[in-house]
Amino acid sequence: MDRADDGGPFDPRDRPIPELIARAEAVGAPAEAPRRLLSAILQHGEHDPAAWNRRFHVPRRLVADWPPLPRLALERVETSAADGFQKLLFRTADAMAVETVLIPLHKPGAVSVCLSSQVGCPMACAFCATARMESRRNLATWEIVDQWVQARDLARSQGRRVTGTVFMGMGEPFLNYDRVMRAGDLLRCPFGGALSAKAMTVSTVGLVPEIDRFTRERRTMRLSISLGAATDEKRAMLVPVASRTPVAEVMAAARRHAEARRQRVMLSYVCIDGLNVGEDDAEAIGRLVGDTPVRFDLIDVTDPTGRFRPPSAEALAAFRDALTRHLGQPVVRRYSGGADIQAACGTLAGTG
Ligand SMILES: C[S@@+](CC[C@H](N)C(=O)[O-])C[C@H]1O[C@@H](n2cnc3c(N)ncnc32)[C@H](O)[C@@H]1O
Ligand code: SF4
Repeated sequence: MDRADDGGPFDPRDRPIPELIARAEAVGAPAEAPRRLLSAILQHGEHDPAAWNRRFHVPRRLVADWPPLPRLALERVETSAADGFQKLLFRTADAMAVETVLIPLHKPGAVSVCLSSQVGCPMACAFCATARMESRRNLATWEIVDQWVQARDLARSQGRRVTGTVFMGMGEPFLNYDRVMRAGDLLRCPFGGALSAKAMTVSTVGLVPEIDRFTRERRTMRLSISLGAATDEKRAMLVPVASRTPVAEVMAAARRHAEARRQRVMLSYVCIDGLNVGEDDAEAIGRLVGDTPVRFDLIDVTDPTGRFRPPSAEALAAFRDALTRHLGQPVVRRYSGGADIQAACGTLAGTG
């Protein structure tokens, strides 16, 4: 699965920021050199070392002999006629498809970038098209960061501004933990993506050791845990690999996170007609969550194969009503757009 970090030339988008600083110190470059370099790459989209000295005064002795940084090849941009969501299809050097989505936000001109962390996904969730991709591997940090830079440049060319980023595209971010966190650090860095940590969310299907690691490391990105269902029986059917860990253990890790952060943990729940939106499901959710402070996000399933259908408006209203009684905590409907161009949650598969 894993072919990132393959020991090629030094790439500042691929290494922890302290490594770049140490490199600058080792060649006697001034303290601001790493900042200038990150700003040239991430803020100005300049990937050619020849221009770093000329345009951004990065000392030659820091970047001498570096080859131009590799980029993902942008093959296609599609725009949803329904809601303006945009999907970018990239091709990696080893011919893998990677998709990224630009999500229009309520604030005029503001967009969020939905990033992929893997090609394909081994978690095999029944309702997710990414799980059915044949090719699979972790993305390198630079491949994650370059999705962001290219999506940001597209948004800029349209007069829009990236104000948020979610790791909710292809793949399970916590199976590629180190690289996703490194990318998050670069996107948060004031000389890099300059995003606020509160405007970044990482979504996981519920890998307990990594949730605990994320909590222990006091990561400042927001965390969203995708439940699938509230009982082990239903999770075995819908999120089979994740269900190897009992849902009570996932919830216990969510509680530890909420307590350490002193804030609600986000739980997301894909709503599927006839499968997980009954009164009994709401009751199971209430029992599972108890008094752990959560925000419960409901997402309509999108399934171009037609196997899974979203609940009707009435069924969803009844489920929300049941959640009010059994859970009694904030319930939010998360809009998953771009269905007409296969840009909706769980439909990214490099094929649309
Ligand atoms: C594609 S996943 C990627 C992040 C991570 N692997 C996870 O599962 O949380 C992002 C979100 O999409 C949801 N999702 C997956 N397939 C979906 C589908 N067919 N319809 C609606 N949401 C879906 C997941 O439950 C998750 O909340
Ligand atoms: S929903 Fe998330 S964890 Fe499940 S297969 Fe899709 S990307 Fe992987």
